[in-house]
Order: sequence, then C-alpha cells, then structure tokens
Amino acid sequence: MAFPNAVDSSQELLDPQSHVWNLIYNYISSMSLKSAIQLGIPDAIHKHNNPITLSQLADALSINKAKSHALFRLMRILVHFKIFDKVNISNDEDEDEEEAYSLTRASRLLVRDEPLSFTPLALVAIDAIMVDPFHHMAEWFKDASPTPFFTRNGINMWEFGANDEGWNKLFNEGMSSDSQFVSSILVKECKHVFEGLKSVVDVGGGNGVVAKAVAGAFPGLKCVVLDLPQVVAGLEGSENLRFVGGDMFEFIPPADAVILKWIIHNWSEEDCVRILKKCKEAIGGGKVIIVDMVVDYEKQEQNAIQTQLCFDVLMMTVMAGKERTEKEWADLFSSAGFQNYKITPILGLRSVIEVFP
Ligand SMILES: C[S@@+](CC[C@H](N)C(=O)[O-])C[C@H]1O[C@@H](n2cnc3c(N)ncnc32)[C@H](O)[C@@H]1O
Ligand SMILES: O=c1cc(-c2ccc(O)cc2)oc2c(O)c(O)ccc12
Repeated sequence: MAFPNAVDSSQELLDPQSHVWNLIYNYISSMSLKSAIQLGIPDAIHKHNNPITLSQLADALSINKAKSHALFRLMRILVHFKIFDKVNISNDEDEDEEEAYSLTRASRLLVRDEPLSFTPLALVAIDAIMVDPFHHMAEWFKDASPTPFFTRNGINMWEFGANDEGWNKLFNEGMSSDSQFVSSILVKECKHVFEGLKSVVDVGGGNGVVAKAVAGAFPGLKCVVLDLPQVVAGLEGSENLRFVGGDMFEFIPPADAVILKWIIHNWSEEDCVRILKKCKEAIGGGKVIIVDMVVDYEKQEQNAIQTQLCFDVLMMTVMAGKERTEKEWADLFSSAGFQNYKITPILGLRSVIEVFP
C-alpha cells in the first residue's frame, strides 16, 4: 500500500490511526490496574461489603483529597475494562441516586487476603524491573544474547533470582499465588489424574503450593518438590512432603509421576527435550503431568488468542521459552521418546497434559 495520499478518504486514515493508538496506549490499562492494586481498591470495596461511593472509597484509601477527581477517572477506565461495576444506590439524606462501585468476578481475584487472590502474580508481571527487559527487545534482535532479559541484565533470570533475594521472593510469591489458584481446580476437577499414584515429584515446584495441595487431597501419596537450592532453602516439609534442592537437568528423584507446572514454556525445544528425557528416566512406566498452554490460533476466541500470544512474547523476552501448539507439544514428546499424550483443557487458557512413555 502506498503512503496515505490525497486519494485516501479521511476515514481510511483515521481508522488505522485509531488502531495504532489503541495498541500504543494499551499499557495504560495495565498501569491503571497496577495503581488500583497498589492503592488497595479491590480490598477497600471488599471490606466495605456493599457498593462504595467515590467519597467513601477516597476515605477508605486515605488518598489526598485534591486527587478525588483523579480517582473518579481511574475508576471510570477500570469500569470500562470490567474490573469494577458501577451501580446506582439511593442516598438516604436527599433520596437522590448516587453512583457506587462494586467488585466484578475479575476484581474479586485481586482481593489480597482471599485464598485464591492472584495479586502477587499481577505485581510480578507489571513490576517496573520485570517490565524493563521489554524496552530492550529491539536491541536484543541485533545482539547475540539469548533473551532481552539477558540483554538488559547481563545474566539469565534464574541467576538474577539467585543474586537478588527480594526479586526471588517476589517472583516465587507470584508463582505461588497462581499455584494456589490452579491446584484448587486440579484437586477438585482432575482427581482421576492422581488416582492410583503412590509418589509424585513436582519439578520446579517452587514453594511447594501444588505439592501441598496434592499431598493434602491424597494423603497416601508421597510428594517431593525439586527446585533450585535458593528457592527451597529453609522450606519445611511434612510427613508426606519433602523439599529437595537440585537441578532438573542433572537428576530428578524417581516417582510414579512428575508434575511440570509452568516449566516447559520457560525453555527452548532443546532444553525441553533434555528435561523430558530426565522425567522419563524418573517415572519408569508412570507419567508426566504438565500444566501449560496449548495454543490454538483457529479454534480459540480472540481474547484467549491475544493473551496466549502475549504470554508467548513474555516467554521469549524473559527466558527463551515459548507457548506451544498441539503439534509442537506432540513433536517435543516424540523427540523425548514418549509414545502417547492426553490433553484436558480444564484450566482456562491452560491445559493438563498427561504424557505416557
Ligand atoms: C515459572 S516457575 C514455576 C514454578 C511452579 N511450578 C509454579 O507453577 O508455580 C519455574 C520454576 O522452575 C525452577 N527452576 C528453574 N531452573 C531449574 C532447574 N534447573 N532445576 C529445578 N528447578 C528449576 C524455578 O526456580 C521456578 O521455581
Ligand atoms: O507472569 C509471569 C511473569 C514473568 C516475568 C515477567 C517479567 C520478567 O522480567 C521476569 C519474569 O515470568 C513468568 C514465568 O516465568 C512463568 O513461567 C509464568 C508467568 C510469568
């Protein structure tokens, strides 16, 4: 297409401008959400128990009164994104109606003290240090580094975590909050996946949230969490839960099944085959239980594809990983010597994939 000229109608110029603007300013939705979480808006509305008016919200958040109108504008954009609902309530004093805000199903997941809150994961994903590598993506395309994260920091993400206790903690808390969420569904809806097993090892199992949920739901099952030494240092196990510090590329303790939740998407094909071969050695005739995305560009709805594509670029940016289609998963399994697999799409954008030798 030629550069816009006098032949183009105004609309032919304005529509693409609005499309590009939409993409350019999309980060403002993430940052507005971040401010709402940092201010504790979901918590304040939850604590209020009823729809909360703007002035009640301003009081609850102890914000500078001069910023009340800014709070109105922050709430307006977040209502637009369906993070909060706006309802009319009657005002006792003068019988007028007043606008008030309530939580939606989405913002209920951002209430900090709720057991299934994923506020810690949201804070990892939009933390300034975490977002920084994205500013180096173009530079990375031209250099020899494995990831934009490496271009920015000169080390990979796991080395960064080993050197920075605060970052390590923030990242692991983020992962744990997601694991809390996923394991609550896993032990309820996927009992059949664990039935008959006597032992499992959760490889890269972090703080052990999934292993604890599985150990609690299936008391006869012996669970081991294998993760990097700095991640499991000081963590206490229980009768049927043990933490082991180590490297999954070197050794995975033997068990009837290996769990790999949000592990494979972190790595390149070559590294995934190495990890899966180690899993195969560990399980004998058992199985590998993977929790990750299966991308389907044709069948999934637009929003789901958009989020999966964002995750794919996130994985490319922070650790040379990727989100895979079913064909890419099947190729990985076959390269690592597995014969069969079964995908259960039970976790929204993610699936449970059982892989058999
Ligand atoms: C994206 S996190 C996922 C954590 C957890 N499975 C979850 O979903 O919440 C990846 C995990 O892999 C661990 N990890 C990275 N390299 C590892 C290695 N070589 N051996 C064992 N664990 C490793 C990290 O420490 C981290 O806990
Ligand atoms: O949700 C995330 C976010 C990250 C992340 C983002 C930005 C950085 O600079 C580093 C890490 O990493 C994740 C990850 O490794 C994962 O397996 C799942 C989710 C996320």
